[in-house]
Amino acid sequence: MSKGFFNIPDIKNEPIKSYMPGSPERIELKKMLNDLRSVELELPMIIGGKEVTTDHRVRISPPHDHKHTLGYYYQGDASHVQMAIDTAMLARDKWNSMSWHHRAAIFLKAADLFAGPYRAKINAATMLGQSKNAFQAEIDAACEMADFFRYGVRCMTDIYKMQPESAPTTWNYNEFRSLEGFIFALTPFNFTSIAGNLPAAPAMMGNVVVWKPSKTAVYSAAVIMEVLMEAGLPDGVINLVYVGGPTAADVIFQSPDFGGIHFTGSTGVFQGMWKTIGENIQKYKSYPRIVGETGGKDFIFADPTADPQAVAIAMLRGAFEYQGQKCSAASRAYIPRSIWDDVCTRFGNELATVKMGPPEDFTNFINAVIDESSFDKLAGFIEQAKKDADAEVLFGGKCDKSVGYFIEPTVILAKKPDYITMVEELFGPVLTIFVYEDEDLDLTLKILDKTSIYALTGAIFSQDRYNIERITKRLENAAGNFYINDKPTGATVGQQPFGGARGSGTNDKAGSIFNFLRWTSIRTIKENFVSPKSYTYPNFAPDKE
Ligand SMILES: NC(=O)c1ccc[n+]([C@@H]2O[C@H](COP(=O)([O-])OP(=O)(O)OC[C@H]3O[C@@H](n4cnc5c(N)ncnc54)[C@H](O)[C@@H]3O)[C@@H](O)[C@H]2O)c1
Ligand SMILES: N[C@@H](CCC=O)C(=O)O
Repeated sequence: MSKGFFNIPDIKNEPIKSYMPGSPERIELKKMLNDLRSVELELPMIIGGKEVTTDHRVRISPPHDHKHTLGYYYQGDASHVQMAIDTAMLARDKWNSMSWHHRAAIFLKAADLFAGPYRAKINAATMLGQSKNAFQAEIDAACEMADFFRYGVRCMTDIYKMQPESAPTTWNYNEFRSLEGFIFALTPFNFTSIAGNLPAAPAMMGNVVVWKPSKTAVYSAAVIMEVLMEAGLPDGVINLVYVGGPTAADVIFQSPDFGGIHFTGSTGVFQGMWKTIGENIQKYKSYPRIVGETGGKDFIFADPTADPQAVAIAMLRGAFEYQGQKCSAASRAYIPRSIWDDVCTRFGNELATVKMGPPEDFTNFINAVIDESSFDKLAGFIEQAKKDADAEVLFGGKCDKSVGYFIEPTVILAKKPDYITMVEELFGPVLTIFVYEDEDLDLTLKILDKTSIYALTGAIFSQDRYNIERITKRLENAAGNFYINDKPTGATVGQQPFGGARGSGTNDKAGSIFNFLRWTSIRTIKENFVSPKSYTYPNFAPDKE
């Protein structure tokens, strides 16, 4: 038990390293990339701190070089999911009873390992396994991961400080229990830090976890687990299984001990799971917590006063960093006719300088999309746009999967605002632009608000303060993360709590106290120091004659 009200260390965002030519971090990262490319790793599941292998090995290759083998992971089945649940439940009591500052110490140490000795390894694993360039890997796998863990500790302690008042002769307090069960962390491919945060946040609050990463991000998931174990995470607290999503869900949603799901991924998958949980609700000991951050159809809206260069750069970075595979990526833009030619010229000129290729070449801005099914889906939309009368492919449009899954940054001009690529989440380097007549600004805002089921991120560009105020109000429900004169990506832990509503999720704001509150079940305790000795009220005394 803690003996003292301990202060946590100062928490700050992890500084982003530059990886300039000749810098020590660049030399170390290049060496790590070479080292990892020259071996074939064997990646077992980790259940109860033990390595678990099976007869089914699955090959892992870089999306930008699919003939190369990075290694193999051992694919499990339903029995491994059950084993992970049983192991987690056995670990629960001891973990839940550990003093909070020892739990905090494990995650603070893990943050320092990611920011220090494991920085090159987690970045290189993300670059090779998920095809991210050095800058995108750095802001995600090293910096955002460390931020999630450090700010997580602050969220946990801020919650523990939330205590009620006490009337005379009594003492009331809130005890922040872990949930009575296990948490299912189901993680996406696109952010290594999200894959780390989804199991870590509930674990910090004293919960035990079954973690299933995306099959296309197993390579970096194994490094996350390695770091957590080196940081001293006890066996069984987080159990890492490599199984198909439906296989995991089938076992987990039948378990009476299922206590909650921490999900990030696509909207359809989330809605399907929510339905299953609802159908099974009577099986569970408690109402499961359902936290899910899902898809987006994120927008950029410019008014006639917008700075054309700022709009062009926001479209380029917002739509094409990490090949548009950020849930926050700009995928539709609304530009007024009066500035369109200027914006288009600047955008085209900038785009012409962008290089595409493998992330091992540090000069490449665009790398490959995650896998063949994503490539085929994106290529299909682009080919269709080339044929459709309602669309015109303005820039890019070439797709080539002979070496890796490369799709040129592609810009579609939509002739109507509900053209399919203005509506559906594509999750790739495709931006669709609709040019509106200046006098239709209000109508266009209405259309923007109603065009998609999502409300994740959005950015407006204007130099007119009245318009900024008016548009911000008009689009109040169109985005959970709203940007003024900035791109709609790159939310930073501790600065812009992240998440969206409508079809984009439960908006519990990853990395913030609002999210951490979902992983605790409060017991309020009242102690009376002077227990009443009689049941009577003072007003029972008779009136004086
Ligand atoms: N809102 C956010 O904060 C946020 C952040 C990152 C990604 N995303 C979203 O994630 C999506 C991209 O990631 P993805 O392709 O990994 O998502 P995905 O939904 O395909 O997969 C996410 C996880 O769910 C699992 N899964 C897939 N189908 C399943 C099923 N039927 N049952 C159970 N589990 C299943 C996957 O194996 C993976 O582990 C995009 O829609 C993107 O917008 C949202
Ligand atoms: N934090 C990231 C979102 C992650 C989603 O994929 C951003 O704001 O760009």
